[in-house]
Order: sequence, then structure tokens, then C-alpha cells
Amino acid sequence: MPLPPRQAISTARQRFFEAGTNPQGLVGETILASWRRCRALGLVPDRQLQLEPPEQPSLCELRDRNEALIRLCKPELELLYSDAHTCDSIVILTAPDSTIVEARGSTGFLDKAARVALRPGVSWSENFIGTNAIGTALHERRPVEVRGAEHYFGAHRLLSCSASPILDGQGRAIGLLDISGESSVHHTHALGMVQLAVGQIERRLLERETAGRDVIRLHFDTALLDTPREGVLVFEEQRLVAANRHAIQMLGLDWSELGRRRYDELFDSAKPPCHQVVALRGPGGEIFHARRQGGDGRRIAVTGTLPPSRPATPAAPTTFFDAAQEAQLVRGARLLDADIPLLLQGETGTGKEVWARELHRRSHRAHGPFVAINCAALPESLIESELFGYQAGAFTGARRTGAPGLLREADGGVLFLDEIGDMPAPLQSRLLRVLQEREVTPLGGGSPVKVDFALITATLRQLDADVTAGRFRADLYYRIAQSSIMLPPLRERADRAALIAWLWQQPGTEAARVTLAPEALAQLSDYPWPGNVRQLLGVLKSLLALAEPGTTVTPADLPGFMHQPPPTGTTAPSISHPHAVPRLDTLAQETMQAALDACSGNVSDAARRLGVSRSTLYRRLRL
Ligand SMILES: Nc1ncnc2c1ncn2[C@@H]1O[C@H](COP(=O)(O)OP(=O)(O)OP(=O)(O)O)[C@@H](O)[C@H]1O
Repeated sequence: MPLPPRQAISTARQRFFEAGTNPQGLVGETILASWRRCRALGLVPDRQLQLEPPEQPSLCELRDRNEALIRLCKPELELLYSDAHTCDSIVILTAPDSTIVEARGSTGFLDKAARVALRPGVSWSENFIGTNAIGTALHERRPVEVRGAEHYFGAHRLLSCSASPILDGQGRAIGLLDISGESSVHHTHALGMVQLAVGQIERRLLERETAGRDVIRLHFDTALLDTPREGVLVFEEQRLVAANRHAIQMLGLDWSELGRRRYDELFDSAKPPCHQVVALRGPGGEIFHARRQGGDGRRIAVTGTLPPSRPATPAAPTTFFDAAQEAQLVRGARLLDADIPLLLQGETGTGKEVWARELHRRSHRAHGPFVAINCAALPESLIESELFGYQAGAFTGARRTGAPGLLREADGGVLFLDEIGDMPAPLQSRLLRVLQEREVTPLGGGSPVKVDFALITATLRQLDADVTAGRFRADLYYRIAQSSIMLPPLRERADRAALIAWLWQQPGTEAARVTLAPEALAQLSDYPWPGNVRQLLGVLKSLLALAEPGTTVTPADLPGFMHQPPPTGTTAPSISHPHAVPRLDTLAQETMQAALDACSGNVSDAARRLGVSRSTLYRRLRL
């Protein structure tokens, strides 16, 4: 006979936290998965919680920053607030990073909630607060209810919370709505109310995005067309570029497929004429009732093949960012949206490219291309034509049709110039001109062509020192470094253990079947990692590949180099000493040369074999 809910959850806790056994069936899968994530992050369930966030922004600043979100949600918030007053509960709006922006409702419950830091200014990210409706729903990107002792930390037992993230047309959470109350009272309708409210907000949000675009609305039931339950798909030419969660569900898609799927892969007939309700057969043979809403002249759909060079909208994130980094990303995306160039600085493997892609994904230009160019990897003889394009017959070997060049391919999106410090001097002047005039003149003449892109650059060198030494143009430096983000080396990051635990858990790593012993986690997080996240990832992947399923990885399993004292200078290749050559470097140099020889000089193969980027090889071997 099933246990009553309270007893089931306390038995589940006892089995999971004390006996270390699996409480399957006693607690929902979502809660159990979250408990596992929290345990892997090293969170201790009976720990006294720190009530203040690490860097509490002023509440006014927080509200200012989230003003658009507050405005968007206002109608639903007002309705829910008045209801919450009478139900001894509160309504919470959070930013996408889980920080509570507003909490209103019953004054009695607001006081109780504030005692466990459920109040504005505090981040309820699962990484810090453990299993809770806000953090867990944002992690899962779907509605979640967490009641009483299902919360990871004992201190939160008094809460019963229902939350749903607010997703935009690309499946990105732009905020979250939550209703919280006493766990002793069963708030039967809270989750339904939150979902209804979020449904309305998302509908309004998507209406803004879809105005004037090629949209298909659909449902299995004609009566549900034009209601908040309908699926909405937005196409640019043939490409599916945005959708709502109902459409994603009905078509059995994943958010990461946006930008990649084509209309003709989803439906077996041509796009219907506008405004008529027609039947469309979906990918699984199911029949939908659909109505197409045509775009304006600019965006009206034309059938035909997609240009292959146009990159897809980036997939859903598979990256780890702590609360401070989240705040930096939000700020970075805002600067990018204001067309202010961003410079990312950090040692090799600290994640500069990961950050650039994430900033693009969060920017208004997420629909546009992300064009990454590694200035160190492009041979000097090719870099000019690759970047600026060329006219037909501009030089021997030029394509007959000419080429637009990568700068023009970035039009409408983000241009990422990696290793900008390695850009040859003559090209620095040409690039500066493009940035000032916002137009590109191809090699071999021809008229200048307007370009519109946001610029992110990256370097592992100390560019200001290069400017002083005359190796880098000062005017270009001041142009590209209007705002910069310093990515710290892994050895200086306070979130090392959390990052390792998170990487260990990633899908496809089989980590679910291999446990990482706390001592091994401690040793991994104490190591100085000269190759930063890239090197760490390589080690984790080898550990997982070598471990037998069901076993535990202990310190004895860690690679030999981690048992020796770190070589002198291991921590030296920092941005402030870019040219220091520690002993480890000599070793690395020899290994890289050997790999290159073994691959008959093929840089890509050698880089793959070593688990480093091509650019690292180019740079380190000065090819
Ligand atoms: N925040 C993160 N979350 C998950 N993985 C990350 C993160 N940061 C870096 N990585 C991983 O670390 C590796 C190196 O990242 P990336 O290539 O962005 O570094 P980089 O600083 O551009 O390196 P380089 O200067 O050598 O080109 C990649 O495999 C990336 O997936």
C-alpha cells in the first residue's frame, strides 16, 4: 500500500541522505534528479544557509535591470497578487539567473519567507539553495512544484512552492513566476495558476516576436486554434527559427532544433496559403489543424534551399556559469545589444569562445550568424582575403565568382575575432577602418558594402602591454576594448568544485553510472590546471572512459601528473606574464611537436589527438 505523502517523503529522505540508497517511487523523478545534482555539487542538506547572496545588488538596481520583465508580466502579476493576499501565500517574479526581483502577497507569509531568505535580491539558484521550485524549474526549463521536505535543505521545509520559467521563442528562460505558501496548507491550484499566467505572458512575448513574420499556428483540435493552448511556429524562409512550448511538445521537438529544422522536414506538404485553416501531416504522421499568418514583404516565405553557410541558431546551453558569471553575461549581452565591442581576456582553455557564443545566444542578434575567426590560426597570406573578401580575379587562385569574406558573413549577427593580438599589423589598420566606417571594401576593388555586426574579440595576451611595446595599434585597442571581461584561470575560481561536479554529470558522459569520490573531487579541485577548463574536461572524460560502470573514482585513479607536486611555474602562464616559459611549457612543446610529426603535419589531427584547439597548436608551435 502506498505511504501517505508526508511519510513517503521522510522515508525517501532517510534512504537518500542517511542510508545512501535509492528512494525511487517515494519521491518524484524531478525531485530525485535534483537531489542527486545537489549532492554532486557537495551541498550538505542540514547546513546552516548563508542568507545573503554573494554580491547583493541594490534592489533599485535589480528592478531597473529587470524593468522590461516586470512590465511584461504586470497584468498577470497584479491578478495573482490580489489572490495571494487572501490565500496566505506570495507571488514571486525572478530574473533568469534565479534572483528574486519581486515578492508580494500575504504580509504574514512574506515575513516567514524572508526568514529563509525567500525575498528580493536573493538568488534561489539550485547550485546554492539546493532543490527548490525556482532553481529547479529554471534548471529543467519546465514547471516544477517542490513541497515541504522535498526541498534539499531542512530549513526550507516550511515552504510549498510552484514555479514555471517564462520561455521566449527560442526556449530561453527570460524570467520565472512562482507561488509560495506554507507547506502545511495544500495549495492545490498553485501550479495550474502559475502555468496559466506564464502561458499568457509567453503568448504576449511571442506575439511581439512574430509580428510581420511567417507564422504557422496549429493544434490537433481546431477549437484550440487561436487560444493560449495553440502551437506557434515561426519560419524565416524554410528555417524554423522560433516556437512556443506547445508547438515544441506537439511536434516532439527539442529547443536545440530551432534554427536547424526546415519546414519540409516537419510537414509533408507545401506551406499553406495564408489565413485558411488546413490540415498538415506532422513528422510522426499526426494530423494538425493549421493556419498560416503571412509575413510582410520583407519576410514573406519563399520556398527554396537554404544557403548552407548560414549558421543555425545556437543550441540550448550546455555550459556552466555561477551567479557572478551569470551577472557578467547579462551585462555583456546588454553591452553587445548597444553595439559596444567586448574584449574577453583569459588564459588558454578558460572558455573565451564559450562565453562569446553564450553572449551571442543571449543577445538581440541570436537569430543572426555567429562568425568565429581565429586570427592566430589563419595563415597571414590568407587572412586578408578571408576577412575582407575579394572581387573575381583579384589574385591568382581567387574564385571566379569572388568571395564576400567573413566580415560580411557576420552581417546581422556577431563577429568573434579570437586571438586578436596575433592579427598582423597591416590588417589591424584595415579592420579599424571597417569598424569605424561600418563598411567593407573587397580586395581587388569594387564598391564598399555596408556591414552590421556586433564585435567580440578575445586574447590571452596582455594587449595593453602589446600597445605600449608597439605590437598592437593603440587606436584599434581602444576601439575593441571599450568593455572587457576577464575570465579567471581555473585555479583562481571559487566555483571549481561545483564546475567539476557539473561537468561530471553532463549527459553522454555515463557519469550516472560512475561515482566521483569526495576525496577525488577535492584533489581535482585543488590541482592548478594550467590548461584550465579544457584540460580538466580532458581528464574527466578519460576518468569516465576508464572507469567500470557502477564503480567509484578515487584519488588513486587520478592521472599520474596529479600526484606529483605541480612543476614550478605551472601557474605562470597568466595573462600578466604571457611570455614566461615554464618547464611545463617545454614539455608541452615537445609533446605537441611529437603529435604533429605523428600526424604528418596535419594540425587538425594533431590538435584532436592532444585535446587542444588548433589555435593553441598554431600558437605554441609558432606555425
Ligand atoms: N563555462 C563553461 N561551461 C562548460 N564548459 C566550458 C566552460 N568554459 C569552457 N568550457 C570548455 O572548456 C573548453 C575550452 O573552452 P574555450 O575553447 O572556449 O576556451 P578558450 O579560452 O577560447 O581557449 P583558447 O584560448 O585555447 O582558444 C571547451 O571544451 C569548453 O567546452
